[in-house]
Amino acid sequence: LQEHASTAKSCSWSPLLIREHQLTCTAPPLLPLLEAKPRPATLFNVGTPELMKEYGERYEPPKAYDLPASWEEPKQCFTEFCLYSNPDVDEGMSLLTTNRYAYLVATSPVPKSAGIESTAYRAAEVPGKGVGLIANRLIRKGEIIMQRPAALLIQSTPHLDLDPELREEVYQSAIDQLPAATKARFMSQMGDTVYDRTEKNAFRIYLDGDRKHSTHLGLFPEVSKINHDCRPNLHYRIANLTHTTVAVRDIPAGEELSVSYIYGKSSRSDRQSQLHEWGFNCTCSQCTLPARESGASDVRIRQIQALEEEIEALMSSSSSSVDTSNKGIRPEMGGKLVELFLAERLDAYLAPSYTRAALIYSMFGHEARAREYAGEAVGALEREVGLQARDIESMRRLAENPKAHWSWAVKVTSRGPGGGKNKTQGVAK
Ligand SMILES: C[S@@+](CC[C@H](N)C(=O)[O-])C[C@H]1O[C@@H](n2cnc3c(N)ncnc32)[C@H](O)[C@@H]1O
Repeated sequence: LQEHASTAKSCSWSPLLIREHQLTCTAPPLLPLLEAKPRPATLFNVGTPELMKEYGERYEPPKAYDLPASWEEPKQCFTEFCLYSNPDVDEGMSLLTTNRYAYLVATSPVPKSAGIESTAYRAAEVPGKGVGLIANRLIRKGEIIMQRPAALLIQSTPHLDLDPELREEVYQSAIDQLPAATKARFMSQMGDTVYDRTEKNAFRIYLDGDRKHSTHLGLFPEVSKINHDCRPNLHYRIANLTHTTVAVRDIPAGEELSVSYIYGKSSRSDRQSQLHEWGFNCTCSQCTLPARESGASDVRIRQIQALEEEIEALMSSSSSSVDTSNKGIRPEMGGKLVELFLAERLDAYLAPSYTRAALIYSMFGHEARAREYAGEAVGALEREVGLQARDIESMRRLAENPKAHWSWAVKVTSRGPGGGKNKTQGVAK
């Protein structure tokens, strides 16, 4: 169970919870629409054998999991959902979920709040966006702005199904269990009611792999002050029920901190229509570009998409066997991809491009470029995935000694930069 929690997937802000099929985010493949199948009108009956069968999920009869003693006994229950709370988990945590998921959360390691000093940024009104966070000092690329555990987790079924009046009451009880300062932060989020605040500010989290029933809304009230920009200066990730924001470029004092609520690698009209789902017209730096620049940006986005597809197709068609021909991959493809990402200011999503570029240059025996891009890949992976990123070690080794890396010169031919070495080395696994 703990493993599931630590690998829990996450998506962007929650309003799209009910429209999952339209979501594009940095998380792995999306689930089909939660509401695609008709639901009985009765509340709180998800979890019955019949409904789980309809969802194609295994029914597990309710089981009593004893939560650690630090967790208070559930205050209110509605069929299988109860309100659990623990004021001592970091700055307090409340859950509206099943006994099983409450146990999963209560027994998972949750990192403590961390990040740069809170005086490094301030909350202020930003024209057209409500409140936002503004840098008070130069924030360096790679600095962790905030690492915050969830203050509130709500299983998606009661969120979607509960009668509005009862739901407001239940949510109010959930935040009443939180310490006063955390409750005040929750209430300072954008929204008119407690439900509305949840709807406008939550992140979607899967506590148990891709199981639909495991979808929860995670509330991180401090993080919720960060507005959206299609070309954000922060990257965010959620792991171990904790939200982490990292600077992806140097941010001068006075600049607004931003994350992207969507995956920004799409055309302006696509981005705008995705953001309409959140109920606002995006007024970010990229969406307000003059038509000419915006058109040029859309062209670059199409070039990126085409190049990524081409590289992917060529790599997968030639990676399975010993390959001494170029099969269409050209060394400059990797560099071009990175160049386009940088021109588009997509600094929050550089890791895959740097990694691809480093590998391609290494495959063609370009030592200096392989080192350079692998070094950049290490930094980008740390920022975007964290120190536990799977590819970091491989990129580190490539940056240190390309010639000892499995990818080295596997594509050098008699005509290639190996100068007639006619390399026939295979791809080591
Ligand atoms: C998670 S909240 C961000 C903090 C919010 N501005 C506040 O005052 O608490 C998301 C809301 O902020 C506003 N917002 C965020 N980014 C925006 C943008 N790029 N353009 C316009 N409005 C934005 C929208 O109203 C959106 O629903």
